[in-house]
Amino acid sequence: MAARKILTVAEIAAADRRAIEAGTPGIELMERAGAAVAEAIAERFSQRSVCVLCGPGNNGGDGYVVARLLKARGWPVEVRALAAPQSADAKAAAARWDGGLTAWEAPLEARLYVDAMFGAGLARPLSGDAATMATLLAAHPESVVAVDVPSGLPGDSGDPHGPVVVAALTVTFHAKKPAHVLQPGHELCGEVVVADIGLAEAHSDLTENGPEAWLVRFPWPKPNSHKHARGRLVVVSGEAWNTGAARLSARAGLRMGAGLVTLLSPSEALSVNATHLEAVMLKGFDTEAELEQAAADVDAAIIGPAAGVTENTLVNVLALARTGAALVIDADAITVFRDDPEELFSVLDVDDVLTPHPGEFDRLFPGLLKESPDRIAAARRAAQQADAIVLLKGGDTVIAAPDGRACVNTNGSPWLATAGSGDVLAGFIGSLIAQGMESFEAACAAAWIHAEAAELHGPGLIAEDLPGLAPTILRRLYEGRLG
Ligand SMILES: NC(=O)C1=CN([C@@H]2O[C@H](COP(=O)(O)OP(=O)(O)OC[C@H]3O[C@@H](n4cnc5c(N)ncnc54)[C@H](O)[C@@H]3O)[C@@H](O)[C@H]2O)[C@H](O)CC1
Ligand SMILES: [K+]
Repeated sequence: MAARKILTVAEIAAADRRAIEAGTPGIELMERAGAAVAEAIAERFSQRSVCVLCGPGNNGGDGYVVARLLKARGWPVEVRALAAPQSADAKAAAARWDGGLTAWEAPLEARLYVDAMFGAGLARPLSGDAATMATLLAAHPESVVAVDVPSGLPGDSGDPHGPVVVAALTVTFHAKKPAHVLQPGHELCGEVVVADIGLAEAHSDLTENGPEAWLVRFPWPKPNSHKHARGRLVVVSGEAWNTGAARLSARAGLRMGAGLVTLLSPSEALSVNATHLEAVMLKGFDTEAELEQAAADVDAAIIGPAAGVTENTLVNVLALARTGAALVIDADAITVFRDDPEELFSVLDVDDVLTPHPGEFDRLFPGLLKESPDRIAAARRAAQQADAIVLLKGGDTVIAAPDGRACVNTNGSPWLATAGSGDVLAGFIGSLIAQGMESFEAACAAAWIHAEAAELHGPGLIAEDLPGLAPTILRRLYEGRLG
């Protein structure tokens, strides 16, 4: 299965134009789009009264097609026009609708509403009658189906700057747009169906996270694997009263399949760590030189979970960067570079991963999140600046690589909003990298598995549960790896 591409509004418009230039008339694309929406509705809802709300552009044009096709199936359909159709294709689609128009302001008495007011290319916030309608419909999202995007939602950012339709189902065409995967857009769309309308494949560096993107390269053990060949991972422990977070990472790393996981602990914290470890090994260090020595032959190293925002943490990151290990830099190991992010960036490589939440992101990349059009753009620029993989955490976690690849996680789980879940994520990432997975894909796979595990548990989840939930998700992936 191919990775699920996400196209920007400009990219989808270009794909549209290419199809038309190659000989498919625009009205034919509109017919296919409308047919896909009608089909998705008929698959999900029993026959009921429908009100189709048509805007003046091609989104409205799709709406006239939906109206005609549902009426042909015997559904009671009324159409309301926000304004007369403007484009040639929308005019043609409207001309094929023979059911007349209902006044825009008439009472809303239908059981299902098709929002075909505006598409993803919306240039300015909804106003006037469209805004009023969006507000009225927002009271009944369960009976709203959006064509392409809920009207009012800008396709590239997913961040409405005014009234917006809230839908139970959104049918979009050819590929998702950023608005379907970024919050709050993702939430406003309800279920998203991507309909094939016969456009040619378009290139995109942006994908929606899911096993299609990385499962074929997942590092399953081979029949002749032994623990030394299954990846060596180290995790740096915090000081004696701050050791749990690193142990969570280490346990997660072991669960995710690394053959050997060692906790590298300041000597004064050895005894507290020793009383809480079984399969995870333990080694002490007192100086940065000893840390460097301890990490000399490992594949991946994690530093940051409860490491402490101290000079020690800073020099420990620099020591690990002198080894050949790929680094996962999280939490305190990010914050400790807030006064001089360049000092960190200068030692990073493209196989290293930074895992900031928005606050930590802002410490390394001041202002970038605010001044970027969206989280994807921010993460991409950050990855280029740092010359490393950046995983920007959130309900819509974005993973970006310096070469421009970006991936948005859409299975995010609210149950992950609990202390220590990030430490587990770092452990999952480090483990997959240690097992030889390319760092960008390792971060994508880890983020997806992490969220699946959280959903599996649901209410009452604590971070300690997550490593133990991973095997169920891994088994599903393992059984699905061939098909
Ligand atoms: N391949 C595809 O994806 C296909 C998509 N189709 C549908 O076409 C629309 C996009 O159509 P477009 O005409 O470009 O945009 P809109 O319908 O959203 O309307 C644009 C129209 O409205 C004006 N406008 C924009 N914002 C506002 C506003 N806030 N207030 C008032 N007026 C506004 C703008 O100036 C234009 O005049 C896509 O979503 C699909 O549904 C094709 O039918 C098939 C192929
Ligand atoms: K719409």
